[in-house]
Amino acid sequence: MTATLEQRLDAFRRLDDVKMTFARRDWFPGTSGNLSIKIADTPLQFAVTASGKDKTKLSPEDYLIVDQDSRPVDATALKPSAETLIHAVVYKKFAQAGACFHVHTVWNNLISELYFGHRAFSIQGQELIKGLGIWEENARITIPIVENYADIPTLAIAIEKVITPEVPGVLIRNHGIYAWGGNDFEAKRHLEAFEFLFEYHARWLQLRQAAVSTTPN
Ligand SMILES: CSC[C@@H](O)[C@@H](O)C(=O)COP(=O)(O)O
Ligand SMILES: [Zn+2]
Repeated sequence: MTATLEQRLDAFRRLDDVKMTFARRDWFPGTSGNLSIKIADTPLQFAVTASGKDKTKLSPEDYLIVDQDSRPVDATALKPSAETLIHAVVYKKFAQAGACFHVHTVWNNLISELYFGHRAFSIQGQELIKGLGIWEENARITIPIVENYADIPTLAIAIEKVITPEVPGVLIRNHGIYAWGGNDFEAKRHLEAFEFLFEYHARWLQLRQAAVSTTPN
């Protein structure tokens, strides 16, 4: 069933909220980032940010609705995010995903480059892992890292191959993160948890190095 006007407007309002929250954190440098919220399952439809916009601003032309082929559902001059295919891959692979957010931050870029050799970043024993919905004692999570292919269909296929239902995110090397959840609240919580873990780990490496180099023999 296709989405009603009310469902579309609700998705746009929710995207406004998330966008402005992330914008206040400087999570959209240089027009980077894109956001989506699913509004219908069969056939798939989701609201997604328009391409190339300044995501720190609000305007009446910020979002559009696309179908399962990432094409606009309505006649519009707006272009969907250049990375809409990645959102579509997430929704198609995980029926329970209801929102998907992408940001470029210094911390996620650093971690993606530092651990690209392993094609994954793992971390264990951090309280914020619970923010990913993983509650087991001393849990260890592993987030995959893919090459930053310029060709978006190639990038989307690479992502489709490595994402798992256990860990709701994927890093793209020297580019950014995609994180998703059952709805916008959950996707935001997951993204915040990932960003905390990346920053913690990168800072911990720095501090440990500083401590080692200042320890007298
Ligand atoms: C301007 S750098 C970022 C883009 O290349 C892209 O990675 C991005 O995140 C935003 O693209 P967009 O088409 O606006 O959704
Ligand atoms: Zn991007």
